[in-house]
Amino acid sequence: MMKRIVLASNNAGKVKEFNRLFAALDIQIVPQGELGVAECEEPHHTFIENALEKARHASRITGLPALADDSGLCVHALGGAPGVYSARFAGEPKSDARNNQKLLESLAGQADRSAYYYAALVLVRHADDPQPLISDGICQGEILETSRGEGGFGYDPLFLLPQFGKTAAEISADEKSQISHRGKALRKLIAKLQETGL
Ligand SMILES: O=c1nc[nH]c2c1ncn2[C@H]1C[C@H](O)[C@@H](COP(=O)(O)OP(=O)(O)OP(=O)(O)O)O1
Ligand SMILES: [Mg+2]
Repeated sequence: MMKRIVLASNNAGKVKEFNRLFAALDIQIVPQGELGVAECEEPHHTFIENALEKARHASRITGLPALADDSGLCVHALGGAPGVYSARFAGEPKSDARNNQKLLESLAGQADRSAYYYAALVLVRHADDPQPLISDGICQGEILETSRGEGGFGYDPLFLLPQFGKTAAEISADEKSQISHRGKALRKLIAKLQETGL
């Protein structure tokens, strides 16, 4: 029987990307929402701690191995902000539109628009797993002054990928998987998983 992992995320954009990344593997990923798991607190100041928190929470409730992604946008001119607070940059309730607006306002008149996406992934085999599998990835880009494209999610319409001359919302889902912080992190995690087993 195919192994199941709960994906400890309520973000539909992430769920789509993970489905694509896992398509070739012998593992079925089930979004936590389908198993009745609600969002948990993300109280920490580091991505890795929040990812561990989310993974343990989903695994504790479902009894399944759990994979979590804690990610964000780090802007050099903003001292690395919004960083771990990217989802809540413009306050609660979370809104990509208001976050993007706030990002543009924060960078008004700013010449240095360099930024990167960061993703921390944590996989626990059970809620008290003493050896969580951990990996991360980075994707470099620049923040535009106006949105472009309909794909992706979050900050993608403002995130220019210099190597494509397109935003992360303008490239295809396959292209994004190949170069994204999430894609890079997941490929590293899968290599570790193949060493240790699930
Ligand atoms: O590829 C990406 N393309 C665009 N934006 C992205 C990306 N990756 C992370 N981001 C942004 C979205 C959100 O503002 C924050 C993640 O926050 P983060 O708490 O990890 O996710 P979330 O609250 O949306 O879902 P959940 O915690 O249920 O997985 O960084
Ligand atoms: Mg979150």
